[in-house]
Amino acid sequence: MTGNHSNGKTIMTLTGNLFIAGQRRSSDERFQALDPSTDKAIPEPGFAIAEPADVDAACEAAEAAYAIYSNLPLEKRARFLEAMADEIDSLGDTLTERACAETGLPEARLTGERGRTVGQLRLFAQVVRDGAWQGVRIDNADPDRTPPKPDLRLRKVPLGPVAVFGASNFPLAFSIAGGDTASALAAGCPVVAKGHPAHPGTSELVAGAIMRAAEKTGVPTGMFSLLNGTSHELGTALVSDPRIQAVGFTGSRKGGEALMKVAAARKQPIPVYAEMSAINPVILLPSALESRGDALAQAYVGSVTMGAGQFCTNPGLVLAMQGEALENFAEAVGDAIHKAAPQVMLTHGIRQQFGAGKAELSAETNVTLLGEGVAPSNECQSSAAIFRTSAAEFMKNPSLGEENFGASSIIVECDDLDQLQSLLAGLEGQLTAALHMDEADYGMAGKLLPVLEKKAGRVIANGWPTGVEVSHSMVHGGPYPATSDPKSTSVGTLAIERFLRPVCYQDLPPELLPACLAGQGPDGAIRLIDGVWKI
Ligand SMILES: NC(=O)C1=CN([C@@H]2O[C@H](COP(=O)(O)OP(=O)(O)OC[C@H]3O[C@@H](n4cnc5c(N)ncnc54)[C@H](O)[C@@H]3O)[C@@H](O)[C@H]2O)C=CC1
Ligand SMILES: O=C(O)CCC(=O)C(=O)O
Repeated sequence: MTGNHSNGKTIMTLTGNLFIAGQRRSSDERFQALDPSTDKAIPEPGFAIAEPADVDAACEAAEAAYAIYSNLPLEKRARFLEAMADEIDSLGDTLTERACAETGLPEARLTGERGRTVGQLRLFAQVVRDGAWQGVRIDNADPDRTPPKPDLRLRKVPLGPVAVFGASNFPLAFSIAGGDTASALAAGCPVVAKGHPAHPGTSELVAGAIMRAAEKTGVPTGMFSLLNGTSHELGTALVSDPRIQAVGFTGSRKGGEALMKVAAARKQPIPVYAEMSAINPVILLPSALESRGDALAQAYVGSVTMGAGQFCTNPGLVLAMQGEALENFAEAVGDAIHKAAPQVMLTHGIRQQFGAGKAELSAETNVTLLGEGVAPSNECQSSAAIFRTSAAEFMKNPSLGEENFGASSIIVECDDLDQLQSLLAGLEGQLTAALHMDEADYGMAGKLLPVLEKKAGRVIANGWPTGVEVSHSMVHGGPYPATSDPKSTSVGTLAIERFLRPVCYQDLPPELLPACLAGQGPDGAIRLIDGVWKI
């Protein structure tokens, strides 16, 4: 990729090359980016396919950079993250236009996603500066105690190089400079990114922005590499490399599980933070359903069809008690879904899988198709579908609880609260669970909360799961198979914890202690001294 500047914007020409520690690397074998709205190749360039030697070179550079990058002054690390944000902003329309062409997502969505991506990087810069992430704890020595108590000091250190898999459905916010990369770099870990083959040009533009930020802020270039390719062997080789110490992934359950197996089979197993599949139950409690069923129906269809339903937070399951209010709601949903425009999906494969999922649901006995969106005008589009069944059927047939990635959802009618509770208790782990309720529903909601918090990483009141806020208290995680690790989040500042581990220093002379542990810990950052939190 080459670049120059005009009116403060960076103009980029794609080369299709890999980025290994600041060097562009070509290859004889190349693949083309595809436009999902036509299934045709986007004209030149072809994109280089990483070979085993490239994986080796990227991991070697990451390991070498780790020693330097992890020990940089926090201010320098924070400035690097901010420079990344500035460079991505300065790509302007070049970035969003390329992402539109490669994903079929609308421009407004990608402009918003770019804002979310740079906002996320700037938020992590603040987190780095603040220093509380180091988790400093100091237990002062007590030589007079029997037995004598040693001086113990704890801080968290970065794990080492992290492999990040870019997600197809968020080409910016969950891809090359997305939440996994931002939190790993904030923690002090170099990143070797595996670009998603569905948006290689977008990945190259973002990787170029990261490289320019590194050059401007003087961080070692080995702390970031971008590998591209179309085979699973590339991802397997990356996760198998002994220098990689953790993995960040957003994608299919099948892909996430495959990488978990690779990581577990290594001589040194490593953590995999995979965000995989969820159907995100939404419960419509009786008073809310009665008082505002029509508005709920419109909002539900809006959430299901947003971005062609290609969100892991898509509301794939709606639960309500039988009765007239549910019938009215179902009718309004049927009306609204019939008007939903067909949409281009991210890839040919995702479109086919979605179509097959809809066909399977349609073929189920005791499941009815409540309504479908406007028929596609060409074979590259898909239409939304909403199904309906009973709680008894849903509980009998586990395939109804599986994610069908795309604008598809099922409404399930429950006989009573007991049946609703049993159904929820049988669900797999979820990213979210939502309750729509009026004050009159609070009693019932209170009874459901224990099962919801057991199943999901985020419990929502009177809202829809799509659209995750990037903030300090966000949890975008949940029990398996929503993610591979229920103790973590892939969005929000707590995501940094995934790439840190605690080290305790016992009786080390002050001259040898890391700066944040010398004296009584860093000023300004919260720390635990002899059991008391101090700032
Ligand atoms: N729940 C969610 O958030 C998402 C779910 N999906 C699901 O995944 C399906 C395919 O979409 P993709 O985005 O391509 O996801 P994917 O899981 O197939 O691929 C994601 C990344 O992992 C790599 N990968 C996949 N399987 C692998 C394996 N066995 N070994 C090594 N590397 C592997 C791919 O090359 C790619 O870089 C969709 O149809 C949908 O069902 C996709 C995106 C998000
Ligand atoms: O709904 C969102 O904003 C995030 C969704 C997400 O994480 C995903 O689809 O992978």
